[in-house]
Amino acid sequence: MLNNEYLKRVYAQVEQRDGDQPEFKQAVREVFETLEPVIEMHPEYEANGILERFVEPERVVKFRVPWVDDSGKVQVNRGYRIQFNSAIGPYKGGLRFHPTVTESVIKFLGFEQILKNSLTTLPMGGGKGGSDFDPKGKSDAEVMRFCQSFMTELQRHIGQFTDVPAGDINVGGREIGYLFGQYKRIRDEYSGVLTGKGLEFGGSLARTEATGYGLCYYTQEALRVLRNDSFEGKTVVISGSGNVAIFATEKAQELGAKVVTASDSNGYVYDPEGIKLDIVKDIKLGHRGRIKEYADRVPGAEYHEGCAGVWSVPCDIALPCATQNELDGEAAKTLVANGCTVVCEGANMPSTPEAIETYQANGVLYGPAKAANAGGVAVSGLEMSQNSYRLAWTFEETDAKLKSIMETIVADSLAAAKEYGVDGDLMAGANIAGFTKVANAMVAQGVC
Ligand SMILES: NC(=O)C1=CN([C@@H]2O[C@H](COP(=O)(O)OP(=O)(O)OC[C@H]3O[C@@H](n4cnc5c(N)ncnc54)[C@H](O)[C@@H]3O)[C@@H](O)[C@H]2O)C=CC1
Ligand SMILES: O=C(O)CCC(=O)C(=O)O
Repeated sequence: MLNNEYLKRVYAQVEQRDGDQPEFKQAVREVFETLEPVIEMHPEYEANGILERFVEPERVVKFRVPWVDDSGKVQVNRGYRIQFNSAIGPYKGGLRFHPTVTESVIKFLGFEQILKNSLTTLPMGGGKGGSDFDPKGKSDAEVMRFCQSFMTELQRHIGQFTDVPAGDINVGGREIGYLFGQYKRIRDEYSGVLTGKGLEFGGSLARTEATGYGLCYYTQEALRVLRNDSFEGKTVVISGSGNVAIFATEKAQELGAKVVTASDSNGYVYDPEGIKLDIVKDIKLGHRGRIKEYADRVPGAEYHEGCAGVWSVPCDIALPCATQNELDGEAAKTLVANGCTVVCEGANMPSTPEAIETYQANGVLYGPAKAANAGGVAVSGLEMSQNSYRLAWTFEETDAKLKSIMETIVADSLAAAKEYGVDGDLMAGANIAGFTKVANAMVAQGVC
């Protein structure tokens, strides 16, 4: 509920201007619903038009991406880069290649990224980009031609001090390599313009693992502080089987949990003995196969069609790591009824507003995406630092910094929650801590 007049007025403007952008409106509303005490304590935010500027991207770049497929046919996709907010650093955020990509999706991701990047404690503004290109079923040569065409336009808008993209859904090491090669070729410049690069050409150790590992460091710390508990002996349900899901599974297992599921957009597997991660890695990283293959290879594992069914598997902890709005109100009720008491988000905005209401009504420890999955962009920030220094830290050094950043995010979120009268609320605390830093920088920099 929005009670404060200023929040109501700016949200009404968003409805009027961006009424056709459901994901963006959802993300703004969730944040606004937690900002009331902040807006009341800081009249300077209204006086400086902070909220009006906060919901309006500094720049939206939308472009044609023409490329030639293996049969010689010309294909055209749509590309985006939304440079949302540069108050605390260069725009930073991933690129998503998926047929469901729209301006609304990229805008919600860019909006979330402003707050997430602020929480990392590193100097990074918020941005996001992508395309409705679907790499599924495409050859390496087709993916390369697409990436080269995408970067031919994108290179005009990015740079190591301006905007530093990285990966997101369907943009991993292969795609970042092709994008980096094309940037270098056109600009004749070797710089840290992208993160998530290969280790041979400026990438950081631990970036591949960072989002999944960071999610577990965050969850472990929140469990320790709020419940004097840990992953040890817990049953964990994880959705997805991509970058975030794989390394969340790896770290949760290392911390003593039993992870019993993995999923993709077709369905999910349940392995009561615990997921054998080397097999998931072989299927997904080895030959980009479907998760169904897991059940064919592992005796005792079950495959079920339909990815939403993963939330019907009983667990202590749920870590959604696939995509937005994958966990709705009904799924949340099922999780709670089956004994789940912790939900921490690896994916961006995986829980619908009804699911979040269910967590809150039932005392579920809820770690929101912008805090819980900030480890990926945090190590991207560390990659930028290493590129600037022209050196490379060890895996252990980078992983230790990641763990410390995730623990700081829990502490900062809880401190902000306490200061603004919502003690123990990790969601409100993350929104408030992320927002106030950016808002104060915007006030200091004048109307721009
Ligand atoms: N890669 C990163 O560093 C970060 C990623 N994220 C978020 O994590 C989520 C996953 O991203 P990545 O693992 O990087 O992508 P990915 O491309 O490596 O994997 C995505 C996974 O989700 C599955 N998936 C897609 N749509 C699905 C659906 N409707 N139902 C079930 N599964 C579905 C895919 O099959 C795949 O297993 C996304 O929400 C992304 O925005 C958030 C922070 C950083
Ligand atoms: O590493 C990055 O720059 C961005 C990661 C990302 O896209 C995200 O945090 O959602």
